[in-house]
Amino acid sequence: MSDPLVSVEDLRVAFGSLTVLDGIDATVEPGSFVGLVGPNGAGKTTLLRTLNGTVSPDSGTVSVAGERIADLSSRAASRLVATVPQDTSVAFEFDVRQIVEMGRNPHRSRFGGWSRADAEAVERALDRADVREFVERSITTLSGGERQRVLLARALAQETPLLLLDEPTASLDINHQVRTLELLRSLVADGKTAITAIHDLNLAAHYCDELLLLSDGKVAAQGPPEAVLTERALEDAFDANAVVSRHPVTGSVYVTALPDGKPVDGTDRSEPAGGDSERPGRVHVIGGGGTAARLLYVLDAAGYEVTIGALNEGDTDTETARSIGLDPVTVEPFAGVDPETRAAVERRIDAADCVVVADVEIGTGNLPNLRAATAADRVVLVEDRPFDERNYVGEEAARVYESLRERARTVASKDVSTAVVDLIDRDMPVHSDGTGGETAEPAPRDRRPSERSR
Ligand SMILES: Nc1ncnc2c1ncn2[C@@H]1O[C@H](COP(=O)(O)OP(=O)(O)OP(=O)(O)O)[C@@H](O)[C@H]1O
Repeated sequence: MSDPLVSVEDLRVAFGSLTVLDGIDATVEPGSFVGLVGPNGAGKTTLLRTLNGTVSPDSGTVSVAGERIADLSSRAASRLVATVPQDTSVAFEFDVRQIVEMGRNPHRSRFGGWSRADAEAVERALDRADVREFVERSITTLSGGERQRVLLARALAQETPLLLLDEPTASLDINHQVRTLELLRSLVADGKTAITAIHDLNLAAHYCDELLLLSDGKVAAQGPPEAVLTERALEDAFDANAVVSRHPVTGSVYVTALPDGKPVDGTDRSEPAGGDSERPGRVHVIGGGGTAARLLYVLDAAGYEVTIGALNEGDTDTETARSIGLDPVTVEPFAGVDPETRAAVERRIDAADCVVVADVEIGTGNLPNLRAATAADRVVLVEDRPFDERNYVGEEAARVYESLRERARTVASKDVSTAVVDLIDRDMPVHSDGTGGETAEPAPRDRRPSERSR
């Protein structure tokens, strides 16, 4: 392994009687992207400011590229470390090009002129940070997010091995958040090392190689996102009741903070039967082909005990279910549902407080699942596509689905958790007239899909 680019040993920083960093030990490898996470006041900004030399340690050492930062002049430190601060307010009327050119100051001799390398570094930085369109404007006329990108360009022009960023996405819109983090990733791929304080744990988990969790001035954990962002660590550091799962689309670790009162109890969620009285209920999901991914995630995050199946082995929903710790009932692809599997599905449906049918293809593959669902008292059908555009494959499946539809609640996927809460809380089956309002009577059998209002 190469020598670490950053090495922090037994670092202690206090402001008067307030000890802000207390015995920090950490190393950062060259070419890595590290997210500094932790609650407000944990000491993230202070650690960044110690790394760039603007705050002096009370004890301990901070080295970058083998040099003790405290021993370097500020020009020498600025050739190693560039910083994008959290506060982007600039007091003077500089134009954007002048600000970015300031990034070259540590490289220019006091009496030397402007070299070709300086000019090229500025041009590259303007392009990479995507600020060329503002180049003639005064920094004071830019929005907070635009100013942040200009200060990133200044830091890039500085051409340092280490880049520090303090909440670089805080005032950016969603598009520029992603673009900034993608840019940082590409800089890291080119060999730069970046450390960023960041509050958005999900962006941090997705983009950073490693996270360093600070809590009460100490390192609570450092390592890959999945090792650092555990429910227990989030509870200890943030006092947050959070659920950690995998994002169904990106596969990254995904944190959902829950309101107080929902259990985060670490119980095994794979077992469909048996007591877990603290969970709000059991939900069985019928899906396939990725139609259930979001449902699984939402229902699991809401605390339900979720079962799913039968699904094909290798189906995206099978993968998603496993990634969040569920144990789907599965069959080999094209093997069909054998009696044993059917019985397993029926047991889960029997044990469920509610069955949710995702916006699935209505065909022979799902027929045994749909049939089993007809035994349930409370059924929610997810219909995001217009009913008459559904892909029916096989008369029998269509007939079973129609009969389910006559007694189920039909909702768009974004309304599923509300519907499930409603059904379970009401503790009675609810009939739908297909318009979202409930009726006591089943809808007439003879209405065609195209005639149903949605
Ligand atoms: N110059 C200073 N003088 C006195 N106290 C300070 C100073 N700078 C920071 N602090 C205190 O040190 C603690 C840590 O602050 P710091 O800004 O490092 O936290 P942070 O983790 O970056 O917080 P946030 O997430 O809110 O930005 C806070 O209690 C803060 O009030």
